[in-house]
Amino acid sequence: NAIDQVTGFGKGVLDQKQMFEMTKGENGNYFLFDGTRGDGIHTFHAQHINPLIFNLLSQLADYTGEELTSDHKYFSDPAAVSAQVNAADVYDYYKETFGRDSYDDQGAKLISSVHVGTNWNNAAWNGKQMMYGDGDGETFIPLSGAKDVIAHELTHAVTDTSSSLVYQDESGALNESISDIMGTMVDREDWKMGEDVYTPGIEGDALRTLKDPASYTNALTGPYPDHYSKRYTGEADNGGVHINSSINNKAAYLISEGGTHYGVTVEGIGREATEQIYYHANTQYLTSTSDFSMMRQAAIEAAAALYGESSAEVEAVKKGYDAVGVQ
Ligand SMILES: O=C(O)[C@H](CCc1ccccc1)CC1(C(=O)N[C@@H](Cc2c[nH]c3ccccc23)C(=O)O)CCCC1
Ligand SMILES: [Zn+2]
Repeated sequence: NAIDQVTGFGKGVLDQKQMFEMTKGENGNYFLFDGTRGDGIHTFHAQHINPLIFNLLSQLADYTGEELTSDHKYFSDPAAVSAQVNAADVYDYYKETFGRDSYDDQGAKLISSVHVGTNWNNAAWNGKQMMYGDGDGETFIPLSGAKDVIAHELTHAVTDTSSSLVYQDESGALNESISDIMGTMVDREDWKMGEDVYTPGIEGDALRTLKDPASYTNALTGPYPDHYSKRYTGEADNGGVHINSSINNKAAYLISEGGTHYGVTVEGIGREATEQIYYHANTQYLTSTSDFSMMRQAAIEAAAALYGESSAEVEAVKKGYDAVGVQ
């Protein structure tokens, strides 16, 4: 309850000083439980259990890893501190920007488990909780250190409780893209995904970029596609969900920031209008089997409902999708 809530301290993955809400237990120990947001934000230690096993345990037995406690107000586990702080920040973003109370709009508890696997270079929302790897120190450092990664994962939970876009082919690429878009909206200073935890030895790179997707390459297609005609049509990666997401990512970037792409000029409407359009599209217009063309229509309808049929926002959406070849 409220009286147990105290302020905790610690350093995050990027060695920054952090303060956060936590709980003081009866026995005088402190826990990484924030009872001030929805039904709470709780971070656990996965004890390096293999990701697939951990995933199964989460599904079958609601396993969450071991309680992280400290006998004083300082927590010395950076991955856990970052998971707790970034989850609270993403909770606040959804509440303040869209009035949404946690991912289900019912205040669902946000559970994170850190130290999943051994040097695991990935993270995931497994339908029940967020799982974060520590990375191998070359490709990644602990992934909970990146606010855009937490926002990406939590947006999968928002999508699962709204449009439920099927995680395969075009609907899966939209599911992925909406997570990347919200990730770069929460981590507002750039249009890159994962830059804070990706390749600590290389400056300026990222896992993906929404601004110019084709400037990065991947194993399946070489340059990421920035036009519907360049989409990946193979079987890998659930039909290229982390690849073709770049087509919709580019559209969202153009809608927000403007620009000329393949000869089509878009007048940008800014991040505030763009995040509202995609949130409303995802929660009110998209369905589980929506494809790219239906994404265009949903964004137009969301923009019209929010800003008017003949608004600059509607015009930007039409031009943004024209620019990436989606009608
Ligand atoms: O949420 C997601 O879409 C990704 C979930 C990946 C996953 C799925 C199922 C079981 C385990 C893991 C995780 C992230 C992701 O985009 N992963 C990509 C890219 C990637 C990360 N680490 C990798 C290592 C190897 C290859 C690709 C990757 C992927 O898994 O494809 C999102 C933000 C950062 C990590
Ligand atoms: Zn994802």
